[in-house]
Amino acid sequence: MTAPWDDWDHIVKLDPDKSLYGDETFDDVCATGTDAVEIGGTLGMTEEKMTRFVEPCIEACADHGIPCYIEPSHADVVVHDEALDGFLVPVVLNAGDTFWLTGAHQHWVREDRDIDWARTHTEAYIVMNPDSSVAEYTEADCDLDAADVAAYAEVAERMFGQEIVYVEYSGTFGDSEVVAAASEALDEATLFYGGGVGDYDAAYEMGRHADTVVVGDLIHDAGSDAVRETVEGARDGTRERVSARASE
Ligand SMILES: CC(C)=CCC/C(C)=C/CC/C(C)=C/CC/C(C)=C/COP(=O)(O)OP(=O)(O)O
Ligand SMILES: O=P(O)(O)OC[C@@H](O)CO
Ligand SMILES: [Mg+2]
Repeated sequence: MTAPWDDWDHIVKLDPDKSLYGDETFDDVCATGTDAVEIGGTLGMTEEKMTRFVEPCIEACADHGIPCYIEPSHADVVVHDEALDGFLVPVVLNAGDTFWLTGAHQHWVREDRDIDWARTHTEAYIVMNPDSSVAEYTEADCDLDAADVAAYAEVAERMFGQEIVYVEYSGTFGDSEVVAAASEALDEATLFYGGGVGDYDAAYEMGRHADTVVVGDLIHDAGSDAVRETVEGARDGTRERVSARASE
């Protein structure tokens, strides 16, 4: 079966609690060559801020022929817009507070009668940076080594049928051995990596292990020229990974 993210090497994650860089536009964001845009963050998320980003972003994504997804941090920021490609809803496997594993989801499904399941997918997060907002918010246990992370990845795929596993180092560049271990543990699921990717080399390094490299802060802090380099890095890393596998 094919999934929309099968061919994504790179995602830009836009945080509606932040501004775009300088006088850049959503069109500039899409013109980086990224494969998809996700809109989400942990702190300061409101329906109003989400809507303010979603509408122009959908338009720019459509102009560039790339998909636009909301990644909600809670039920209130699920903005229903027919023109969205859908929702990538996190479940945090190593959350200390199980509300972020199933509780928030149960609450959402009970309250929201407009959920379009055909456009709603989950991402099985493994949160690794203890200093990130998401780690604090979910009380994540980040004291995990490569084998621990690989086991979580396998649980996600084999026991919970997750199609996306997300190794999340939000705000800091992660350990590529951990990402490699997660990759080796997966058979079918797509591996997302995110955190601290700031240049070509960082994107290349993680693109050699993860299927998809997610770049967040850089688009807000350094802008689209810097992000364009990470698109190149992720693409070249993917190429290297695919050719290494083919010669195994
Ligand atoms: C049930 C619904 C609709 C939602 C719940 C979804 C869950 C489990 C959310 C908890 C994890 C979370 C907050 C995910 C949001 C995406 C994410 C990890 C963004 C990264 O945020 P940070 O970079 O840590 O935060 P800031 O950029 O705000 O500092
Ligand atoms: O903001 P950065 O550190 O690039 O992380 C990207 C993404 O994984 C955050 O959810
Ligand atoms: Mg962030």
